[in-house]
Amino acid sequence: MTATKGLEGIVATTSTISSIVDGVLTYRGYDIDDLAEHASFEEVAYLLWFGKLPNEKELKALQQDLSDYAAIPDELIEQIKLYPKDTNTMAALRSAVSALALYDAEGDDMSREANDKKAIKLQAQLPTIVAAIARIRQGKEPVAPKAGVSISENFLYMLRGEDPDETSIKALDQALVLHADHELNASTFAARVTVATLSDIYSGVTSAIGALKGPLHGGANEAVMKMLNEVGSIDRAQAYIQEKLDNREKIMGFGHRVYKNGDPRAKHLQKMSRELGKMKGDTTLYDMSVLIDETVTNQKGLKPNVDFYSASVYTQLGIEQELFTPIFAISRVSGWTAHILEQYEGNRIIRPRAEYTGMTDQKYVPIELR
Ligand SMILES: CC(=O)SCCNC(=O)CCNC(=O)[C@H](O)C(C)(C)COP(=O)(O)OP(=O)(O)OC[C@H]1O[C@@H](n2cnc3c(N)ncnc32)[C@H](O)[C@@H]1OP(=O)(O)O
Ligand SMILES: O=C([O-])CC(=O)C(=O)O
Repeated sequence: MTATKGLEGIVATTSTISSIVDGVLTYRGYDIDDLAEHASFEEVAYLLWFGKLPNEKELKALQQDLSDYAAIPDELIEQIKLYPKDTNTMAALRSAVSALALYDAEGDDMSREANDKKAIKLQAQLPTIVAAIARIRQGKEPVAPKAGVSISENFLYMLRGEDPDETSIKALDQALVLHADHELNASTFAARVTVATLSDIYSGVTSAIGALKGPLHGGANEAVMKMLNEVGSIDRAQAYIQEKLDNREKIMGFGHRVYKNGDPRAKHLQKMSRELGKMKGDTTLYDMSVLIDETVTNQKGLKPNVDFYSASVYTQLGIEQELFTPIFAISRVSGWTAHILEQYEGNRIIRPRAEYTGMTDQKYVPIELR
């Protein structure tokens, strides 16, 4: 038995949800470029869960369900108020989603019908939780969700406490489409491993949030913003990157386990970042990002992944750095739950082997003789 570090290249399951073939990402057979251009996030979530794009009636019904389920229990809001104000927002989200299960009477109902409903509930409630965490951290009262608006609009409304502008809603919606699913990434794998024991959907999503938090995965978008702030000005960018590379440090937002010639999602976020900068009349953040991109590509041959340009997009939307990874979770919960439902359908416990490289032939020595 020989271990493959990081399970690189190991095919661990079959799936009909999303695929990456020759650098092309598809959700249920639809190219991400096509979806990013034309689909709303709600259409994409429906596609991931139910395997087809919704017709008008189906989309309306989903929007109604998402609206109906968006409020979170008062008890949960009271709990969030007790979290330390300076706690990591992903840690807060992980705790809150875990706690959410306590208030769902159908939490352990393993019927397909109940799990479909819980997938939609989780999708509806995550934005409300993230907005509540953000406002409570700022010493403000959470804003209740608004009925009859999209997830993007509702999230920005709950975050800001006022109606958002169309540009922000559209940009966020496209970002959510781009982040919705990604084959067997680490957090989705974590979700599938958890529910393959026939544990519940909340446990699966809680595991996934924990995995997404790390800077080698979803946490990279916050790390990118930290880097952009450290760089500070465009004239420092090249030297900053060079020093990091000389010290063999990783540049956040670059590289990918699967894409070796570039992440197809990055170009959409780059375009969005450029357009938002132009609209604001200040492209400093975008220009700095492009120079870093060119430097890393030239020096290391590494291309930006989905996390790189999303940092400047969210910042230009006025969103604080600590919310970047939670926003990733708001989108990815659609993919996580689709994978959880798929895992339940053809379940077998996921239990690989480890190649043992430790000591052998040890004999027990009584404690007084050690
Ligand atoms: C949504 C997402 O999860 S997208 C990924 C988000 N994560 C990041 O942006 C963090 C930075 N990137 C990385 O850490 C990695 O590229 C990962 C985690 C994405 C992929 O990891 P792996 O497939 O295991 O690649 P691995 O880390 O082995 O890299 C291969 C080589 O490229 C180098 N490398 C990879 N990424 C980077 C980077 N961002 N900066 C500098 N060097 C890098 C490694 O040091 C390694 O070099 P070596 O062979 O000389 O040791
Ligand atoms: O697939 C991966 O390893 C990471 C990634 O890009 C994602 O989850 O979107």
